[in-house]
Amino acid sequence: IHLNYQTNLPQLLFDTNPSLHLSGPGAAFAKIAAFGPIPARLPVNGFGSAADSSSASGATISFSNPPPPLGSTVDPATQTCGLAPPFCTKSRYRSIDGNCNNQQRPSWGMPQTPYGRLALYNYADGVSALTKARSGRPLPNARDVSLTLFPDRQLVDPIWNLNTQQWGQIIAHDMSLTAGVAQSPDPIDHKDPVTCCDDNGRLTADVTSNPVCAPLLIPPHDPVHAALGTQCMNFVRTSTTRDRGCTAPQAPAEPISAVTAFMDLSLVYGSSIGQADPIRARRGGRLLTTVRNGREWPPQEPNVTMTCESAQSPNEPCYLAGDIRVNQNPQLTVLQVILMREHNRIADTLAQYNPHWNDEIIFQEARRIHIAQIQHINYYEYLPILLGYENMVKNKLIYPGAPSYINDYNPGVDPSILDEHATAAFRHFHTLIRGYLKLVSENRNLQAAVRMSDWFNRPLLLELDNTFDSLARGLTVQKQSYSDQFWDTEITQFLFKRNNTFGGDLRATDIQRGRDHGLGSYIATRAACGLPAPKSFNDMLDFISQENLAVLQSLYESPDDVELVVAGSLERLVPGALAGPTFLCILTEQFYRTRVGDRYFFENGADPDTAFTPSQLQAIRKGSSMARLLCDNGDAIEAMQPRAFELISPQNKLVPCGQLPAIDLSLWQDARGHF
Ligand code: HEM
Ligand SMILES: [Ca+2]
Repeated sequence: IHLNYQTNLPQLLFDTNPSLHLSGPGAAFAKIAAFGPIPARLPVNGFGSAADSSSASGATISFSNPPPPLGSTVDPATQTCGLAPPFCTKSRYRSIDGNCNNQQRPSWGMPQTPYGRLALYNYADGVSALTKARSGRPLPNARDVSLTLFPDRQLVDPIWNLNTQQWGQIIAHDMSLTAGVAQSPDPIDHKDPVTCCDDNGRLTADVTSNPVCAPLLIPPHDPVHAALGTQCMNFVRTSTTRDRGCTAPQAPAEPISAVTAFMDLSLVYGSSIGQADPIRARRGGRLLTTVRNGREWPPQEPNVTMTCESAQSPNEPCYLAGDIRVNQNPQLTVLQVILMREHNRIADTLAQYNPHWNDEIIFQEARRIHIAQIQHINYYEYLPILLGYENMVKNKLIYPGAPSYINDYNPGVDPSILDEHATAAFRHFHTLIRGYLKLVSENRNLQAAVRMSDWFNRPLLLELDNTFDSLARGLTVQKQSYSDQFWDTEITQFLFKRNNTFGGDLRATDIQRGRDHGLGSYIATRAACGLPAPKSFNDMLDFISQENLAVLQSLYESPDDVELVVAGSLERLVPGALAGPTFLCILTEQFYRTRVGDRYFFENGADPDTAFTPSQLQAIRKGSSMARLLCDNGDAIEAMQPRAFELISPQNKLVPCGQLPAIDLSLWQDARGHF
């Protein structure tokens, strides 16, 4: 498959707008800026060691973010804030919880550690209270901001299909999860469910007594909720280092993420041994499955009432996987099932080639290959759509055409997920969501469409008739929504509505989450990115339209109060990317860190014990694609377009699955001799 993004994305980020150079005073970007003028491609011989490859491009790797001192409280029993093992042993395989990926900083990237930060904390009291306006008055009502600035207009993307949207959620779930927050319909992460606002939209006693409550209040003119008498929508604050007793009294609370930060398919394998164990088959290196109608499905979640809306029958499927959000919406679940099946497909093939391998070796080798494939798809096929191909090349996020290893692992780079990324920039892609999901036949005819809000947390849909394949094909045929300020009402009026007429508002939740985490303001974040920092509302016209600016000005007292989550989503897109300059800066920084901060990144060949052989690496690059993944793991998908994030077109025609390049797993035959 030749992935030629230049055809689709003709404009080059840094060529078209020099003012977007990530070279300002923002310390966070010193290391990217330090690379100076960047050639479109690295010299092909330059991939020896980290030092070699940087000198080959005339760059110096600078450790602009020196590691903070170790010493956060570590409590294995209660999982506080940074559960680092006392020492690291050498392992060919990633640990399940990411410990010792960084051998000097063993807890980096682990679950239950804080999000990273670009800009300073912006809590109202400097320590933990939700952000307020500079004046001390409240910020505009989050639901009101959602209603005013993010209405529903069905503008669709001319190139990218719904799979692009949906795969984004897979990546999001691999990277972060707000700790201690219920993921619907009931609190999962908490032993005691916290309900700040009940099912009928009434404030509960917890609101005043429980400090984790910060419910969204319904404004009086709310077009749907005012008439219904709804007072609120539930919102529970994210657990922080302060809640868990690992922050000095005057230090700001750091919100915690509950999954591994690494791009390591933690959503498939779990982020802890406790999550990983129950989903392993302990046979043939496989993940546990349940067979129904001759197909393999994930095992049943033991705690159905906490996880699914199986109101109709307790026997309804409710899946258990590496991530608690697996059942959230049908298309997410389709991709989770595809990924589970892909592991077993690799495991079964490896077992055939290597009858002498035991369960553990097959499992770990299959996991390792699977993660490599997904990293390849994410960096070379998927992320260029969002971040822009040239932008990625220039900032050394990808090395197209590299003949062999790319040894850019940098132990000084913290792989934690930036809060600006998880809570603002990557959530912007909620804008890509379509409220109705198409079911499509093998000859690509529309069979039916379902409303997303009828199927939140009810994976039963996948197992009805041949819906699984129809949903998967729908992903590749339906257009995704355009990356703009228009949000589908299925997620702004009907989120997790259950048996009610209306439900929650994801946009309002995103805005409130930004305040909960004390995110730096829009202006502060632009400054941290090295972008020009507006001094007035009018200065924001460089990235935001006059029309939107007028609304911002009517909502916020001062330009300094304007929020990152809100204004970032209003910026004009950078040509060739699906985000504006500020979010693009954050996304680029994050995916750079996710790459060079991962010792096990699939292209790293510095350590022969953990590296793929050059021919294996080549096989991964050649044979891993979204199209293959769908072909190999659907129930009976026979044909797919080669570029499966792109709509079918004369340049991207359906082809029989057998014509798509596949990974040659025979290269792993007897490979144990090399371990
Ligand atoms: C398909 C339907 C989707 C639904 C129903 C959905 C729903 C949600 C919900 C309920 C949250 C937690 C909100 C909170 O309490 O703060 C969330 C968080 C998030 N979502 Fe989505 N989402 C969807 C798709 C996506 C997509 C397509 C992306 C990105 C491409 C994405 C990225 C994120 C991120 C980064 C977070 C924060 C993760 C964390 O750190 O906890 N989501 N989403
Ligand atoms: Ca992960």
